[in-house]
Amino acid sequence: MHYRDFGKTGMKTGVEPNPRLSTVVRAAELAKKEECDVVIGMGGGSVMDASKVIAASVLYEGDPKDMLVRAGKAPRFPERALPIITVPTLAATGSEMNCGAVITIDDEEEKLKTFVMTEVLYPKVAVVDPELTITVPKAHTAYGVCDIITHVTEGYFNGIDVTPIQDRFAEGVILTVLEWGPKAVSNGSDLEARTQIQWASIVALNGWVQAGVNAPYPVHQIEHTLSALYDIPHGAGLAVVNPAWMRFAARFRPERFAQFAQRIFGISAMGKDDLSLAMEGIDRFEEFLRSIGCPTRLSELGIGKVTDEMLSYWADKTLEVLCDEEGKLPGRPPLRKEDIVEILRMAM
Ligand SMILES: NC(=O)c1ccc[n+]([C@@H]2O[C@H](COP(=O)([O-])OP(=O)(O)OC[C@H]3O[C@@H](n4cnc5c(N)ncnc54)[C@H](O)[C@@H]3O)[C@@H](O)[C@H]2O)c1
Repeated sequence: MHYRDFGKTGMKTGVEPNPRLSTVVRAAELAKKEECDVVIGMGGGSVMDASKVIAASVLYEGDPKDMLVRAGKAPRFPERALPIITVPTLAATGSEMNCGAVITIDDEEEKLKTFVMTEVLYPKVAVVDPELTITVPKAHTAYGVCDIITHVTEGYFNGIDVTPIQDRFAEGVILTVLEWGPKAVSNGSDLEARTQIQWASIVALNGWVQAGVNAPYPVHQIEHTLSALYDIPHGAGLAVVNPAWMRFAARFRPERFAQFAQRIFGISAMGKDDLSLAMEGIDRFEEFLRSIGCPTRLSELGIGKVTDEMLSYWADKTLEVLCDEEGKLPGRPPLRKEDIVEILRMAM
């Protein structure tokens, strides 16, 4: 068994948030040189995702960039990876128990935050101990809460029509996080609260809630552009994009959003049409995000004045990662460039 601590190599150490492909490639070269036979990702989603792609890159023939999804280029997913062990220290991504990894391409030609999702990236073992999350600062705890909720709202709103059991699983995750998330934010040492949101983060994205729902994740794709370009914490970006996307999408599927309003926030339907009920539910969701300290407007992300040119560029970058044959971002509804711009404008 070879063991190499990145910190003792004289190389720049660690995995940065919104992990870069260049970091992954450097680590994979080191792992090859040292003949490592297992990769342990101990940290937040950034570290775990990087570890998965390092484990795959070691055995990959060709440029690891080719395993990442980019519009118009069929990815060559890895078929092998070193065994991966995950040890999460932050409740958010569920990366510890799923086969996805989100990586930012940072070479001269491209700057894109994209992903790979394939079976060989499932960790062999996940060691989950909520005590490791006690030190997560308030803000990142809140961003994690938003990430967990968004993992299930994407499926809830973008999935196929009739999924009553999956709906209830998703609602169970959201209600649990609405109850325990604020406790973890207000008292980071509350181990019970840390435990509940840790488990919620795993259930939210280990494939269980998603089974059969067949949903794309448009809110994530739009947010990835923001975190790629401005290094924003992923959950903070989601808190800005998700309510805006919901307000846009509710017009196309109001009954679904009305169900969310009633079942999650207990809002009465008396005398209201589906769309006004839907909007009330989205307002309550946004209020919740604000109450735990998440930003909900682009102006709160520290990226300065947002111009029309920036909105247009962000929409283009989002579609560079993923689009269907009509050039739209998959989701319900599929989003044209103008729709993405409108959603981002609604988040201003
Ligand atoms: N693979 C997936 O399924 C999946 C799903 C959603 C998001 N993601 C990706 O994961 C990344 C975000 O991961 P994240 O939200 O877990 O945050 P993160 O890993 O980027 O960490 C955020 C910050 O918290 C710090 N941190 C982590 N654990 C800590 C602890 N115990 N105490 C104190 N500080 C701690 C980190 O050092 C970092 O500064 C993004 O790149 C996102 O796109 C992946």
